[in-house]
Amino acid sequence: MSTIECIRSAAIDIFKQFLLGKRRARDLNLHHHKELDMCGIIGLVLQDTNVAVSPELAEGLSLLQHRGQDACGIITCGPRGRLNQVKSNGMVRDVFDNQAISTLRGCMGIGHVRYPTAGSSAQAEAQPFYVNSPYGITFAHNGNLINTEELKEFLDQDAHRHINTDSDSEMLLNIFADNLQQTGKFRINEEDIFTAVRDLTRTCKGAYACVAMIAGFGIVAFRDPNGIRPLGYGVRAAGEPVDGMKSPQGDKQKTGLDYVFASESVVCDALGFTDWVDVKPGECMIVTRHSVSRRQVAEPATFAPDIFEYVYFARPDSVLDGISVYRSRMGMGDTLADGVRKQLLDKSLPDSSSVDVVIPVPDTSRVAALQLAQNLRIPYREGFVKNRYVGRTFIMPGQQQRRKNVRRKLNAMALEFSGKNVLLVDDSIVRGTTSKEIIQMARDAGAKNVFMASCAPAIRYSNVYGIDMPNRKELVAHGRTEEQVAEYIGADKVIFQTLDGLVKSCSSLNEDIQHFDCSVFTGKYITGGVDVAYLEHLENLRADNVKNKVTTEEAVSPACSGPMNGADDNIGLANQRR
Ligand SMILES: O=P(O)(O)OC[C@H]1O[C@H](OP(=O)(O)OP(=O)(O)O)[C@H](O)[C@@H]1O
Ligand SMILES: NC(=O)CC[C@H](N)C(=O)O
Ligand SMILES: [Mg+2]
Repeated sequence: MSTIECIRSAAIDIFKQFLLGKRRARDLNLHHHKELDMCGIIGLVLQDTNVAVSPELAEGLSLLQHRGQDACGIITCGPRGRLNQVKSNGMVRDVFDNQAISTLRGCMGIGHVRYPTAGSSAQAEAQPFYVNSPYGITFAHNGNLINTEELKEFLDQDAHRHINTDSDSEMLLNIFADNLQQTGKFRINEEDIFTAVRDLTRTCKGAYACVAMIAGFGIVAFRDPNGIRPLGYGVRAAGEPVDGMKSPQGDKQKTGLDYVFASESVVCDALGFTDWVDVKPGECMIVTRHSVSRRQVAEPATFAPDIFEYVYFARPDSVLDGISVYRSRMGMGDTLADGVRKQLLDKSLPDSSSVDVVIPVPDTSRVAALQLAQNLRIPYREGFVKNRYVGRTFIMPGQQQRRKNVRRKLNAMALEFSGKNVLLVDDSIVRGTTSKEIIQMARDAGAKNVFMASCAPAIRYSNVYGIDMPNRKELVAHGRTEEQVAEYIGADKVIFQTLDGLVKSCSSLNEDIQHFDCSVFTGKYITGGVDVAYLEHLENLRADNVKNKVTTEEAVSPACSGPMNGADDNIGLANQRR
């Protein structure tokens, strides 16, 4: 068996596991629980027209599931440029069963996993989006735009384009489509696309990493001028078709390379692609089955990836913009160890204390916590056991749901807590939901003193670039000192990472990147254009109680694959049943 065949047959096996997982989840009645956050995008162009792209797209989306749990979708381009779409609220394994995958014909496609940062969780806002004119364009976006009011007015009054949802991504697609429309051409070429993306970077403000597919043409990938959200690509020698993955069209075997675009490099590794390269900030890349071209289209700007990708969002086995997420978290453990030494263990401090054990808050903080424990020569113990069927709680839509799920997710083992001075380590303290619950759990399990260390500095400002932290008032450290945060979450002391320490743990791994968007810690937004009035506007739009208006926990079951029975606002152009 060739390497390619091995990889493809492994992909099929993994899919079988998915389906098994799906049945198990249903048996356990757990399929209605939602997990992670952010959005993830993927695009795939295969050379061999006999091979269906959909199994690998679905597999790729499952590898990005930690970036978005509300909805997912795939659109493929099949024979004669015909587009096929499956998208729905729910987890990848629930939405993409064998039946769904078999309807997605074609050797080119894009996909998306969604965690909403604009609009609501409504099924109609699931991505990819599609516009028929011009040329048939589909679109998947990770990020968030900050000038949507302006864009809405332009699209309505000047471009005469109807926007059917509150999603900023639908606007972004329509700006791209309108730019292409301006060519007035029957058929476009690469030059027209570069110009359209260049113009888009001049009109759209905020964060955007995107893949677009133009029917019968190819895939276009681009990143905002500051490179806030990640995107890269890998290549693979085109392989032989494998039984069970054939699409019924075409029989020509092309030689050359398959291309995958993805938010994170883990997709490239796991699907058997190699030579991962990041799309540069402000760069646009076009891949067809016959050609590849790339160009810097935006005016030069400060390259400033969002540092929260390294703190929390990305998988540790991904390398983003040349920085290993795993190594950066090790670095965060090292620098945080210095802070713990100075603020807690130093014997000259009036309130110094000894620590018997370091315990991570699963999952994300594990890498840093182990490093910190080794550095301080304190035993590291897994005091909390995680229920593997409950995912990330941070991005769940309501505070009540988030709180309930911390208890469902983590269980304290009394033997690691009883009578001990415990140092808990988490990657971040955002709303304080997790810390408050687990500190109480540690005390209930008999801990003497409970200290809390955070790999990120105190988060006091909104995120406007694709992480759903729009409301300063929801942030536990907003308007509170460190002592007040400790009091609120019930810790004997809380130790935050310094901003310098955090930046150093990332920048030391790639000397080409010396700036990061750290706005949630500093209130300084890399794109500009974010002022108090804008933040207040955003807070009104995105407050928990407002965004749940159409997505109450009863109306929208988080990882549920079934239809939604929510308010009328939920009913859009989405298919209501699968
Ligand atoms: O202060 P909070 O508002 O609770 O947010 C911070 C917590 O949320 C995240 O965990 P999550 O459960 O989402 O994911 P994980 O399993 O990857 O750690 C993060 O790792 C922190 O533990
Ligand atoms: N987290 C994201 O990247 C969200 C993308 C887009 N703003 C949406 O709400 O669908
Ligand atoms: Mg966590």
